Amino acid sequence: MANPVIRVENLSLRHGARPCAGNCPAMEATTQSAVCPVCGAVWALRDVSFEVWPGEIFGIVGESGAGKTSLIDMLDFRAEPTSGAIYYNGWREGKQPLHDASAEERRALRNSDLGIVYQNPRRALMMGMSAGGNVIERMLAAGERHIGRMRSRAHGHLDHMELGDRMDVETMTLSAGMRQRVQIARALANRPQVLLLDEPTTGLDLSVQARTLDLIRKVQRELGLTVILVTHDWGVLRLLARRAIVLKAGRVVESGMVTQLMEDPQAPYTQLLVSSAL
Ligand SMILES: Nc1ncnc2c1ncn2[C@@H]1O[C@H](COP(=O)(O)OP(=O)(O)OP(=O)(O)O)[C@@H](O)[C@H]1O
Repeated sequence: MANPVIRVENLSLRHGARPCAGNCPAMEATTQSAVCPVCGAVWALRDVSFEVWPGEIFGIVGESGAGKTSLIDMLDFRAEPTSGAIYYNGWREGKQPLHDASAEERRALRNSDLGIVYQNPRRALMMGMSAGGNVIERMLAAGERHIGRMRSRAHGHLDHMELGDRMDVETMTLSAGMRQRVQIARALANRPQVLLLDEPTTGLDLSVQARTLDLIRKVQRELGLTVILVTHDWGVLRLLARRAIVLKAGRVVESGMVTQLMEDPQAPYTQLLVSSAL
Protein backbone atom coordinates (compact mmCIF):
# COMPACT_ATOMS: atom_id res chain seq x y z
CA MET A 1 0.00 0.00 0.00
CA ALA A 2 1.22 3.52 -0.82
CA ASN A 3 2.41 5.82 1.95
CA PRO A 4 0.54 9.03 2.74
CA VAL A 5 1.98 12.12 1.08
CA ILE A 6 1.29 14.21 4.19
CA ARG A 7 0.89 12.90 7.73
CA VAL A 8 -0.14 15.34 10.44
CA GLU A 9 0.28 14.03 13.97
CA ASN A 10 -1.14 15.67 17.09
CA LEU A 11 -0.40 19.11 15.72
CA SER A 12 -0.96 22.06 18.04
CA LEU A 13 -0.27 25.75 17.57
CA ARG A 14 -0.51 28.21 20.42
CA HIS A 15 -0.40 31.97 20.11
CA GLY A 16 0.55 33.85 23.24
CA ALA A 17 3.90 33.94 24.98
CA ARG A 18 2.96 32.89 28.52
CA PRO A 19 0.93 29.66 28.67
CA CYS A 20 -0.24 28.52 32.06
CA ALA A 21 1.47 25.60 33.75
CA GLY A 22 1.03 22.19 32.17
CA ASN A 23 0.13 23.48 28.69
CA CYS A 24 -3.19 25.09 29.52
CA PRO A 25 -4.96 22.13 31.23
CA ALA A 26 -8.16 24.13 31.26
CA MET A 27 -8.19 23.83 27.46
CA GLU A 28 -8.25 20.07 27.36
CA ALA A 29 -11.95 19.55 27.85
CA THR A 30 -13.52 22.35 25.85
CA THR A 31 -14.21 22.67 22.14
CA GLN A 32 -16.22 25.82 22.68
CA SER A 33 -13.37 28.28 22.60
CA ALA A 34 -9.78 28.44 21.40
CA VAL A 35 -8.83 30.80 24.22
CA CYS A 36 -7.51 29.34 27.46
CA PRO A 37 -9.61 30.79 30.29
CA VAL A 38 -6.65 30.54 32.69
CA CYS A 39 -3.78 32.21 30.83
CA GLY A 40 -5.48 33.73 27.79
CA ALA A 41 -3.32 31.92 25.20
CA VAL A 42 -5.06 31.22 21.87
CA TRP A 43 -4.86 27.61 20.72
CA ALA A 44 -5.28 28.01 16.95
CA LEU A 45 -4.89 24.21 16.60
CA ARG A 46 -5.10 21.46 19.19
CA ASP A 47 -4.05 17.86 18.63
CA VAL A 48 -4.95 17.79 14.95
CA SER A 49 -4.15 14.54 13.12
CA PHE A 50 -4.89 13.37 9.58
CA GLU A 51 -3.29 11.74 6.54
CA VAL A 52 -3.46 12.79 2.91
CA TRP A 53 -3.00 10.09 0.27
CA PRO A 54 -1.36 10.40 -3.16
CA GLY A 55 -3.59 12.02 -5.77
CA GLU A 56 -6.47 12.85 -3.44
CA ILE A 57 -8.15 16.17 -2.70
CA PHE A 58 -8.44 16.43 1.06
CA GLY A 59 -10.71 19.06 2.58
CA ILE A 60 -10.34 21.12 5.74
CA VAL A 61 -13.61 22.80 6.58
CA GLY A 62 -14.63 25.16 9.35
CA GLU A 63 -15.94 28.58 10.16
CA SER A 64 -13.86 31.71 10.54
CA GLY A 65 -11.36 31.27 13.39
CA ALA A 66 -11.46 27.45 13.23
CA GLY A 67 -7.72 27.25 12.55
CA LYS A 68 -7.69 26.62 8.79
CA THR A 69 -5.16 29.33 7.95
CA SER A 70 -2.95 28.29 10.86
CA LEU A 71 -2.78 24.80 9.39
CA ILE A 72 -1.88 26.09 5.94
CA ASP A 73 0.71 28.40 7.52
CA MET A 74 2.42 25.44 9.14
CA LEU A 75 2.38 23.38 5.94
CA ASP A 76 3.90 26.39 4.19
CA PHE A 77 6.57 26.98 6.92
CA ARG A 78 5.12 30.33 7.92
CA ALA A 79 4.39 29.01 11.42
CA GLU A 80 6.12 26.48 13.68
CA PRO A 81 4.12 23.85 15.56
CA THR A 82 3.93 24.27 19.34
CA SER A 83 3.81 20.47 19.54
CA GLY A 84 3.14 17.55 17.22
CA ALA A 85 4.55 17.23 13.72
CA ILE A 86 3.93 17.16 9.99
CA TYR A 87 5.61 14.47 7.88
CA TYR A 88 5.96 14.79 4.11
CA ASN A 89 6.96 11.77 2.02
CA GLY A 90 9.08 13.99 -0.27
CA TRP A 91 11.42 14.96 2.56
CA ARG A 92 13.52 12.37 4.42
CA GLU A 93 10.98 9.78 3.15
CA GLY A 94 8.40 11.14 5.59
CA LYS A 95 10.35 9.77 8.56
CA GLN A 96 11.45 13.07 10.09
CA PRO A 97 9.28 16.04 11.10
CA LEU A 98 9.07 18.54 8.25
CA HIS A 99 9.92 21.44 10.54
CA ASP A 100 13.36 19.91 11.17
CA ALA A 101 14.25 21.05 7.64
CA SER A 102 16.90 23.78 7.42
CA ALA A 103 16.11 27.24 6.01
CA GLU A 104 17.63 26.24 2.67
CA GLU A 105 15.72 22.95 2.54
CA ARG A 106 12.50 24.78 3.40
CA ARG A 107 13.08 27.22 0.54
CA ALA A 108 13.66 24.35 -1.87
CA LEU A 109 10.55 22.52 -0.66
CA ARG A 110 8.42 25.67 -0.99
CA ASN A 111 9.73 26.37 -4.48
CA SER A 112 9.57 22.88 -5.91
CA ASP A 113 7.35 20.50 -3.96
CA LEU A 114 4.62 22.82 -2.81
CA GLY A 115 2.26 25.14 -4.65
CA ILE A 116 -0.11 27.43 -2.82
CA VAL A 117 -3.17 29.34 -4.01
CA TYR A 118 -4.54 32.05 -1.73
CA GLN A 119 -8.02 33.50 -1.67
CA ASN A 120 -6.57 36.86 -2.65
CA PRO A 121 -4.37 36.61 -5.78
CA ARG A 122 -2.58 39.80 -4.74
CA ARG A 123 -0.80 37.78 -2.07
CA ALA A 124 1.01 35.76 -4.73
CA LEU A 125 0.99 37.81 -7.93
CA MET A 126 2.80 40.94 -9.04
CA MET A 127 0.03 42.95 -10.65
CA GLY A 128 2.32 45.08 -12.80
CA MET A 129 3.92 41.99 -14.34
CA SER A 130 2.51 39.94 -17.22
CA ALA A 131 0.64 36.70 -16.55
CA GLY A 132 3.55 34.74 -18.06
CA GLY A 133 6.05 36.74 -16.03
CA ASN A 134 4.30 35.75 -12.82
CA VAL A 135 4.63 32.07 -13.72
CA ILE A 136 8.24 32.42 -14.91
CA GLU A 137 9.22 34.27 -11.76
CA ARG A 138 8.47 31.15 -9.73
CA MET A 139 10.60 29.03 -12.05
CA LEU A 140 13.48 31.49 -11.59
CA ALA A 141 13.08 31.12 -7.81
CA ALA A 142 13.53 27.36 -8.24
CA GLY A 143 16.80 27.87 -10.14
CA GLU A 144 15.64 27.54 -13.78
CA ARG A 145 17.54 29.91 -16.13
CA HIS A 146 16.68 28.91 -19.71
CA ILE A 147 14.35 31.65 -20.99
CA GLY A 148 12.94 29.69 -23.96
CA ARG A 149 12.19 26.66 -21.81
CA MET A 150 10.58 28.77 -19.09
CA ARG A 151 8.39 30.64 -21.58
CA SER A 152 7.25 27.42 -23.18
CA ARG A 153 6.45 25.82 -19.80
CA ALA A 154 4.69 28.97 -18.55
CA HIS A 155 2.58 29.00 -21.70
CA GLY A 156 1.66 25.35 -21.08
CA HIS A 157 0.55 26.08 -17.50
CA LEU A 158 -1.47 29.13 -18.55
CA ASP A 159 -3.00 27.11 -21.38
CA HIS A 160 -4.10 24.51 -18.83
CA MET A 161 -5.96 27.37 -17.16
CA GLU A 162 -7.38 28.48 -20.55
CA LEU A 163 -5.19 31.58 -20.49
CA GLY A 164 -2.62 30.62 -23.13
CA ASP A 165 -3.48 33.74 -25.14
CA ARG A 166 -2.92 36.03 -22.11
CA MET A 167 0.77 35.19 -21.63
CA ASP A 168 1.97 38.76 -22.23
CA VAL A 169 -1.01 40.63 -20.80
CA GLU A 170 -0.46 42.69 -17.65
CA THR A 171 -2.01 40.82 -14.71
CA MET A 172 -3.68 43.99 -13.40
CA THR A 173 -5.86 44.20 -16.51
CA LEU A 174 -7.28 40.67 -16.05
CA SER A 175 -10.62 39.89 -14.41
CA ALA A 176 -10.76 38.49 -10.84
CA GLY A 177 -11.40 34.96 -12.12
CA MET A 178 -8.53 35.18 -14.62
CA ARG A 179 -6.15 36.46 -11.93
CA GLN A 180 -7.08 33.49 -9.81
CA ARG A 181 -6.29 31.17 -12.70
CA VAL A 182 -2.92 32.91 -13.21
CA GLN A 183 -2.26 32.26 -9.55
CA ILE A 184 -3.02 28.56 -10.07
CA ALA A 185 -0.72 28.44 -13.12
CA ARG A 186 1.99 30.08 -11.01
CA ALA A 187 1.48 27.58 -8.20
CA LEU A 188 1.89 24.76 -10.73
CA ALA A 189 4.98 26.33 -12.35
CA ASN A 190 7.48 23.86 -10.89
CA ARG A 191 5.17 20.82 -11.05
CA PRO A 192 4.67 20.52 -7.27
CA GLN A 193 3.63 17.26 -5.68
CA VAL A 194 1.27 19.04 -3.27
CA LEU A 195 -1.09 21.93 -3.98
CA LEU A 196 -2.53 23.93 -1.07
CA LEU A 197 -5.77 25.72 -1.91
CA ASP A 198 -6.77 28.33 0.67
CA GLU A 199 -10.38 29.38 -0.10
CA PRO A 200 -9.50 29.40 -3.83
CA THR A 201 -12.86 30.62 -5.16
CA THR A 202 -14.25 32.65 -2.25
CA GLY A 203 -15.39 36.05 -3.47
CA LEU A 204 -15.72 35.07 -7.13
CA ASP A 205 -19.05 35.21 -9.00
CA LEU A 206 -20.83 31.86 -9.05
CA SER A 207 -20.29 31.16 -12.76
CA VAL A 208 -16.60 32.12 -12.48
CA GLN A 209 -16.34 29.96 -9.37
CA ALA A 210 -17.79 26.94 -11.20
CA ARG A 211 -15.38 27.34 -14.11
CA THR A 212 -12.38 27.73 -11.79
CA LEU A 213 -13.37 24.63 -9.80
CA ASP A 214 -13.74 22.66 -13.05
CA LEU A 215 -10.26 23.67 -14.13
CA ILE A 216 -8.80 22.79 -10.72
CA ARG A 217 -10.39 19.36 -10.94
CA LYS A 218 -9.16 18.83 -14.47
CA VAL A 219 -5.57 19.85 -13.74
CA GLN A 220 -5.53 17.85 -10.50
CA ARG A 221 -6.49 14.70 -12.39
CA GLU A 222 -4.15 15.30 -15.31
CA LEU A 223 -1.13 15.99 -13.11
CA GLY A 224 -2.05 13.50 -10.36
CA LEU A 225 -1.68 16.26 -7.78
CA THR A 226 -2.26 15.77 -4.09
CA VAL A 227 -4.39 18.68 -2.92
CA ILE A 228 -5.26 20.13 0.48
CA LEU A 229 -8.32 22.33 0.17
CA VAL A 230 -9.22 24.79 2.91
CA THR A 231 -12.74 26.13 2.71
CA HIS A 232 -15.78 27.23 4.66
CA ASP A 233 -17.97 26.45 1.63
CA TRP A 234 -19.63 23.01 1.63
CA GLY A 235 -20.54 23.37 -2.06
CA VAL A 236 -16.86 23.76 -2.98
CA LEU A 237 -15.95 20.91 -0.64
CA ARG A 238 -18.51 18.58 -2.22
CA LEU A 239 -17.38 19.43 -5.75
CA LEU A 240 -13.69 18.86 -5.12
CA ALA A 241 -12.88 16.77 -2.08
CA ARG A 242 -13.42 13.11 -1.26
CA ARG A 243 -12.46 13.15 2.43
CA ALA A 244 -12.33 16.00 4.91
CA ILE A 245 -11.93 17.05 8.53
CA VAL A 246 -14.22 19.51 10.26
CA LEU A 247 -12.39 21.98 12.50
CA LYS A 248 -13.92 23.90 15.35
CA ALA A 249 -11.90 26.21 17.60
CA GLY A 250 -8.72 24.42 16.53
CA ARG A 251 -9.96 20.86 17.14
CA VAL A 252 -11.07 18.15 14.72
CA VAL A 253 -14.70 17.52 15.65
CA GLU A 254 -15.39 15.06 12.84
CA SER A 255 -13.67 13.46 9.86
CA GLY A 256 -14.72 11.18 7.04
CA MET A 257 -15.97 11.01 3.48
CA VAL A 258 -17.46 14.32 2.36
CA THR A 259 -20.69 12.61 1.27
CA GLN A 260 -21.06 11.09 4.75
CA LEU A 261 -20.25 14.39 6.48
CA MET A 262 -22.91 16.13 4.43
CA GLU A 263 -25.59 13.46 4.38
CA ASP A 264 -25.18 11.94 7.81
CA PRO A 265 -23.13 14.25 10.03
CA GLN A 266 -22.50 12.84 13.50
CA ALA A 267 -21.10 15.76 15.50
CA PRO A 268 -23.65 18.40 16.52
CA TYR A 269 -21.32 21.10 15.19
CA THR A 270 -21.12 19.45 11.74
CA GLN A 271 -24.90 19.06 11.76
CA LEU A 272 -25.23 22.78 12.47
CA LEU A 273 -22.75 23.77 9.75
CA VAL A 274 -24.30 21.49 7.13
CA SER A 275 -27.87 22.50 7.91
CA SER A 276 -27.02 26.20 7.74
CA ALA A 277 -25.28 25.65 4.39
CA LEU A 278 -28.34 23.98 2.80
N1 LIG B 1 -1.00 35.92 15.45
C1 LIG B 1 -2.02 35.56 16.19
N2 LIG B 1 -2.09 35.91 17.50
C2 LIG B 1 -3.12 35.54 18.29
N3 LIG B 1 -4.15 34.77 17.84
C3 LIG B 1 -4.15 34.41 16.54
C4 LIG B 1 -3.08 34.77 15.66
N4 LIG B 1 -3.36 34.23 14.42
C5 LIG B 1 -4.53 33.57 14.54
N5 LIG B 1 -5.00 33.67 15.80
C6 LIG B 1 -6.22 33.06 16.34
O1 LIG B 1 -6.13 31.66 16.08
C7 LIG B 1 -7.41 31.14 15.78
C8 LIG B 1 -7.37 30.46 14.43
O2 LIG B 1 -7.12 31.44 13.41
P1 LIG B 1 -7.05 31.07 11.86
O3 LIG B 1 -6.75 32.34 11.12
O4 LIG B 1 -6.14 29.92 11.66
O5 LIG B 1 -8.56 30.62 11.56
P2 LIG B 1 -9.30 30.44 10.16
O6 LIG B 1 -10.13 29.22 10.29
O7 LIG B 1 -8.31 30.48 9.05
O8 LIG B 1 -10.24 31.71 10.08
P3 LIG B 1 -10.40 32.76 8.88
O9 LIG B 1 -11.12 32.04 7.79
O10 LIG B 1 -11.19 33.87 9.51
O11 LIG B 1 -9.00 33.20 8.52
C9 LIG B 1 -8.39 32.32 15.82
O12 LIG B 1 -8.99 32.33 17.11
C10 LIG B 1 -7.48 33.51 15.63
O13 LIG B 1 -8.04 34.66 16.25
